[in-house]
Amino acid sequence: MNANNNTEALVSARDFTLRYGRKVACDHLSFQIPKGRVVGLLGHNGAGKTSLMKAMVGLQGGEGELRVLGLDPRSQRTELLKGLSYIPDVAVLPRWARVHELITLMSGLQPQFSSERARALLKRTSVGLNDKVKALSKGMVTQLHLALVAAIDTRLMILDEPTLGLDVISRKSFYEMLIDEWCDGERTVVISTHQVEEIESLLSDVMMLDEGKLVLNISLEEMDSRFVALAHDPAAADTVARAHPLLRYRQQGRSAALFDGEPPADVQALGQRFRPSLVDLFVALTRKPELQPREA
Ligand SMILES: Nc1ncnc2c1ncn2[C@@H]1O[C@H](COP(=O)(O)OP(=O)(O)OP(=O)(O)O)[C@@H](O)[C@H]1O
Repeated sequence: MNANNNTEALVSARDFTLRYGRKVACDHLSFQIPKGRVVGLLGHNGAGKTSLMKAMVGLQGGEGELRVLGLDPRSQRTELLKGLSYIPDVAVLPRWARVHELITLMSGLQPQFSSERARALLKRTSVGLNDKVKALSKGMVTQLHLALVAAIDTRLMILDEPTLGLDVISRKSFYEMLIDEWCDGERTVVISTHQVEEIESLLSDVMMLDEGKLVLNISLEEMDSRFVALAHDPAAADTVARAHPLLRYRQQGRSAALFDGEPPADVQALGQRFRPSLVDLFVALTRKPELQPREA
């Protein structure tokens, strides 16, 4: 696979499995992530998100095929790290350092890093070049981290729960900076998060993991055309249930049901269609066990 070919997948996995002893963290995953996408990696605690991201950057091994930027992260990690940006869930910056010192440090470490770009990105934030990391709030540190990482000219960014612990305003400004300043239609970013509702409008694609298995890998456009939600009167509940919805729930005070595909016409006639949210779908596909998806 040629890493410079624009039509190639930036990440591709075939039958990729990652085990810690007997625990299977990534269970026979097969998928492709093309260029120019904003991919949300969703899953409950322990679903395997961090493990998959670590495998993508060569911090964990695994069996089966995994290629990132055309490279094998296990055996070509040094080369790979020149071409991707990664913020792990436990990312820390040295507390003693001043911001301008970090910029100098990054310039020395990363040939693709642009100091000018980092300074320009920081102008969007309230972080000053002379500030010490230890004097910054959690939200400011995260903005600084993103500015430093986004100043590296790569095609793939991997962010593991980047806004954990931030308030809603800080989360919003983090994602604004990411989308405005880094995503350009060519680059791809993969973001793991539990803030499903908040991130939905940013995403082009969603990958859902449940106990290590990929239960959904779909673009938001496909999601809209494939899944149908129906709001209905309580009296119609039994008829709706017989049509095997993925999930029955409440939506704005009304009974609702979520279907994979078009429900039968007689069921549709009992309610009003609406667009299911990503959260509804997430609950439907990952909750246990009484309302698991019906067999195909
Ligand atoms: N170093 C490790 N050794 C043993 N088991 C591990 C290790 N790291 C993760 N696991 C296990 O692998 C599974 C997947 O963990 P992982 O951290 O990838 O999930 P996650 O989706 O990122 O969870 P969270 O949302 O809580 O961060 C879990 O059952 C976890 O206990």
